[in-house]
Amino acid sequence: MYLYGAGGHAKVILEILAAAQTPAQGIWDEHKEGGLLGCKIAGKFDPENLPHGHEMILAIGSNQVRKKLSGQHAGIKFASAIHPTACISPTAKIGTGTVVMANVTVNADTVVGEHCILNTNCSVDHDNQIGNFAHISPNAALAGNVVVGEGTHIGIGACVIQGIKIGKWATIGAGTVVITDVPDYAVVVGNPGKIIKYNTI
Ligand SMILES: CC(=O)SCCNC(=O)CCNC(=O)[C@H](O)C(C)(C)COP(=O)(O)OP(=O)(O)OC[C@H]1O[C@@H](n2cnc3c(N)ncnc32)[C@H](O)[C@@H]1OP(=O)(O)O
Repeated sequence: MYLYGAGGHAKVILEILAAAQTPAQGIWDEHKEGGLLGCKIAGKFDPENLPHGHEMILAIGSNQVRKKLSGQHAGIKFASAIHPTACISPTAKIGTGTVVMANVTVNADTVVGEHCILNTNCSVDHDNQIGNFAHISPNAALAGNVVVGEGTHIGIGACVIQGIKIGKWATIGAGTVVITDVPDYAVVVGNPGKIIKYNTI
């Protein structure tokens, strides 16, 4: 297993892989050198240099950058990383490239897309649909039947009541309480959550 990106997010993924007994063999990052938590940084990524049969995780916190890189490297075999303390329903589906951190809960019939981040201790309840490249931050809680669109960031400690639909590339601020649907690109903060602006991506 190899990682793309050697920042703080990569450190957490390295420790997930170690805890899951599948330690990473290397990290690609053209902006860094040396090592990260004892794992060698191998410079700029070149698909030719990824050893045959090995998988990679995009260890980058930006939802937009993960989307761009996954498109640029569509031929690469991507993998997921799931911390052994995560509690994932046997009827839930976790997409390729998604990382699930310590103490996350994912309940029945939830579908999580590709290259998502389910960050530490977040709770994603039953029948949720989480779009590709979304990030559910630490301690965020999604009730049942919530829909989160592609690339949307749910901020740390936010909560979303049941049945809410949040559009694509939206941002839900830290600690926000979402009680009404959120359109694409909206930035929502507060309790109750209100739109303060729209993302331009
Ligand atoms: C392991 C990890 O690190 S995972 C990463 C976890 N990180 C997060 O969850 C970060 C979430 N980000 C936020 O909450 C940010 O504050 C954002 C994205 C909502 C807004 O950031 P910015 O676009 O920079 O907006 P800015 O800071 O200028 O704030 C705009 C206004 O909204 C208010 N505001 C911003 N965030 C919040 C919030 N979470 N709750 C309530 N009000 C807020 C500000 O006070 C400001 O109000 P004012 O205009 O009356 O002064």
